Amino acid sequence: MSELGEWHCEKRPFPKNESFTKVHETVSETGSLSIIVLGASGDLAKKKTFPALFNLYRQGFLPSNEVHIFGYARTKISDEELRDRIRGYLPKGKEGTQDVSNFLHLIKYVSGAYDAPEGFQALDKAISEYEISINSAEGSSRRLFYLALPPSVYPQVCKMIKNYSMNRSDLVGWTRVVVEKPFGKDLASAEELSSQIGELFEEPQIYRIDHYLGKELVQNLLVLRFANRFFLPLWNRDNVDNVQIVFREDFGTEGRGGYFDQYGIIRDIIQNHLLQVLCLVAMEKPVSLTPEHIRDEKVKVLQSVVPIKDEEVVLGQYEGYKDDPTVPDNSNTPTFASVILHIHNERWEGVPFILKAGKALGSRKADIRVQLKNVPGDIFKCQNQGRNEIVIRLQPSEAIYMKLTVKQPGLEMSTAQSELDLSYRQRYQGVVIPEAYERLILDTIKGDQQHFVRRDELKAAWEIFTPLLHRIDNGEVKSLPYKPGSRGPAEADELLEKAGYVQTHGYLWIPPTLA
Ligand SMILES: NC(=O)C1=CN([C@@H]2O[C@H](COP(=O)(O)OP(=O)(O)OC[C@H]3O[C@@H](n4cnc5c(N)ncnc54)[C@H](OP(=O)(O)O)[C@@H]3O)[C@@H](O)[C@H]2O)C=CC1
Ligand SMILES: O=C1O[C@H](COP(=O)(O)O)[C@@H](O)[C@H](O)[C@H]1O
Repeated sequence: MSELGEWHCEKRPFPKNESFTKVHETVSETGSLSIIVLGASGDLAKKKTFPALFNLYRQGFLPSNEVHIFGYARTKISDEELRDRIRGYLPKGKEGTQDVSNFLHLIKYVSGAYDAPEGFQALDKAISEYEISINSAEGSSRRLFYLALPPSVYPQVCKMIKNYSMNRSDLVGWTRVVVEKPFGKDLASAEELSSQIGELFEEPQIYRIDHYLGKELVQNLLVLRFANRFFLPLWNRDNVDNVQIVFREDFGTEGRGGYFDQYGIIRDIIQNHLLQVLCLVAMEKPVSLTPEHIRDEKVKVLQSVVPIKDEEVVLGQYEGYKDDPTVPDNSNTPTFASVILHIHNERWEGVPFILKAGKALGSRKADIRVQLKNVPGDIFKCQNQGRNEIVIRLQPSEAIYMKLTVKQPGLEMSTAQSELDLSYRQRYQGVVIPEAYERLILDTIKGDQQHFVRRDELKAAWEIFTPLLHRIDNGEVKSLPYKPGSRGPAEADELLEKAGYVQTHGYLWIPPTLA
């Protein structure tokens, strides 16, 4: 403590487990690497894909003597115009703007339709010219196609890639295809899409991205659960009363109303991002850390989820959502949903998993809250103050904290709610947490599918939500209105209480700030 009585946090070294790192490092490949962003004119490309590529470039993962980036879309623009669209979204570092312009010069743009052989032949020609220019040996090229496109065009685009633009040789190099969510609208459409793409590419070539799997604290879940003795005996129905996985955004659909109204919050967030998090929270320990062993366990959890009951669902739509001219006046599309899932297995029978997501709410955050049961034989009479909780704050202010009861410091023997707090900003000062897309694109280049969704996993995820989604689409389950900036419909809090969640009144976790 300083003389002023304030705490100072020393920067500490972080010893790493090198053997773990080595297991996961794939053999580094050389030769030309072409990254092709299809839908380069779009929102995702400029806000996420290109900035993620830029961050990888800046850290030396995309050396300019090996990597070239191609944008492809229908919009007729020049290389320079595409670069101008992207420029403003690239984070500026200490190095100034030089690395931004160096990066932008790696990007070339090809315009063409998504079903036009000529367009994909022109793309192939541009890629080949670059490959030849760096003397890449015949067939040693690596081609990564990132589909930043509406899923409706995936089949035709994959066909074009397969016929006209993929790496010709299977001997050296590869072709990989990254596809974005939402992958389908329900079980039948997702399966159809999977079959169409599956006829063109092998499963190891298909990377179904779910960017929540690239978030730091989501990636920490397996380590937290399976590398710590603390949690092993607690993580089950004997100790856990309920689990909440919550996503909140403090803004509405903002310019994406047309897309959003076709999908709704369950397809946009819950069926993919939150369900993936649930898998990692609930799965059994995998045999090893290989992608297939991990994904096998995730599939088992999904297959153990029992059908959703309408009385365990609350839907909401924020007031003003339908003011967007691209949203129909009679839309029932939920912008908020709270859904209780039950997992029928030995570990989780009877423990509700409450998945909640909403747009235009009072705050932006995502967390996992594991609430434990009451302490038996409460000699301190402190039960009403609150229950123990393990909270994993995914964003913002990444943290893991354990809410617990302590003696209130002082002369009296009274109890209070407090926390054991691992706040990343404080503990890992100076450490930059990578963006999810950055990490996942790097995984794709390395050929590591651990953090991508396998076909059977996707199928099992759609099986859970399809019946409910069809009832919503048919207007059988209605969305309740809620005020923008609120917590969502009051009925969602009532559902939470019915599920057994006990709120700790008067307790608020405040992320620590640095002096
Ligand atoms: N935006 C985001 O924050 C996120 C998006 N995603 C997913 O990423 C993908 C791309 O999203 P986003 O960039 O927002 O989408 P956009 O609506 O911006 O579309 C991307 C590009 O695709 C082309 N395009 C748009 N509509 C059509 C159409 N009907 N038929 C053919 N081409 C079309 C346009 O390019 P052009 O006309 O020049 O060919 C457009 O620039 C989607 O699957 C989305 O769900 C996932 C997570 C977050
Ligand atoms: O996939 C999507 O995610 C974003 C939220 O991502 P985050 O990393 O900022 O939490 C959401 O806004 C969008 O609707 C959805 O399609």
